[in-house]
Amino acid sequence: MLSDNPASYHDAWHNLCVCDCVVVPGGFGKRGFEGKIKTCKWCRVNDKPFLGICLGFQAAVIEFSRNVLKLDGANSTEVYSETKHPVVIDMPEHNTNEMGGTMRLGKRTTLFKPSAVTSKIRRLYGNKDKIDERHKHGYEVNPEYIDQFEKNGMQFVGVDVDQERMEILELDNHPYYVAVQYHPEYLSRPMQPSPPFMGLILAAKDRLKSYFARGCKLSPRELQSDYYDSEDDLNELTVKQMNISIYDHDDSSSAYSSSSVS
Ligand SMILES: NC(=O)CC[C@H](N)C(=O)O
Repeated sequence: MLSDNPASYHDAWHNLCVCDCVVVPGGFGKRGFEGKIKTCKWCRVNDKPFLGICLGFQAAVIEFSRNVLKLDGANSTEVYSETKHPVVIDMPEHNTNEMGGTMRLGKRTTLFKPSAVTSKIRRLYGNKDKIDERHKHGYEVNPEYIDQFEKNGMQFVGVDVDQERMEILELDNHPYYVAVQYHPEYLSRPMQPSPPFMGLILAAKDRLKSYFARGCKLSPRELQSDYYDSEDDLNELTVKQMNISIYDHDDSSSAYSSSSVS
C-alpha cells in the first residue's frame, strides 16, 4: 500500500497514532491482514490499550511470533498454508467446503487458568473461574507453540473446557493488551458493556487501576444510570462515549468524565 498509495497509507498511520485505544476486529481471509498485524505491533510496543477479537486475536499471536519469538514469516494457514511457522492452524472440525457450517460456532465455556491470578481480564470478569461467550471461527492457536509464547510474556489466561484451545491472551507488562478468540460484542449492551470493552475504555482513559482499586465498581458519578432512562438519553450517552474515545485528551473537560465514567 505504501508504494501504491502513499497518501492513504500515511493517513491510515496518522489515524492509528492519534487513537487512545484500538480494537482489531474479526474477519476472514488475507485482505488487510498485514495491516492488522502491524497495528498489533504498534499497540504492543507503544503501550496502547488494545483489544483483539477473533481474527484480531490471531493477528496478535502472529505479530508476537514474528517480532518477539523471531519466527520469521509466522502466519495462519488460513492466509498462507505453506508458512514455515504455522502458529495459527485449521481446527479439525473446520471444513472449508461447507460454507462455514462446520466452524466452531455459538456459546461456549471458557475456563480461566488457576495460575492467572494477576490477569486484568479475569478481574474485569469478576474473578470468575469460567465464562460463556459466543464463537465463530475455523482456526486456532497451534498448541505446539504455547510454551514459547508464555515464556516470553504472552499468557493464555483463558482456555476451552478441554484445555486445548486458547481463548484469551494477555500480555505481561502492558497497560491493557487483551485479545479473545470469541466475540464479546455479541453479548455487550450499552448499559452493561462486556468486560473486555469496559477494560479497554477504562485503560484508554487511564482509569483501569482506580476501577480495580474500588473493587471493580464505578464511582458514584458513574452510577447515575437511572438518569439515562429514555432511549434519547441512551443514544446521547453512546455518542458521547464514541466521541470521547476518539478525540478527547482532556479529562477535566470531557463529556465522558462528566456523564459516564470519571
Ligand atoms: N470470526 C473471525 O474473525 C474468524 C477468524 C478466522 N478467519 C477463523 O476462521 O478462525
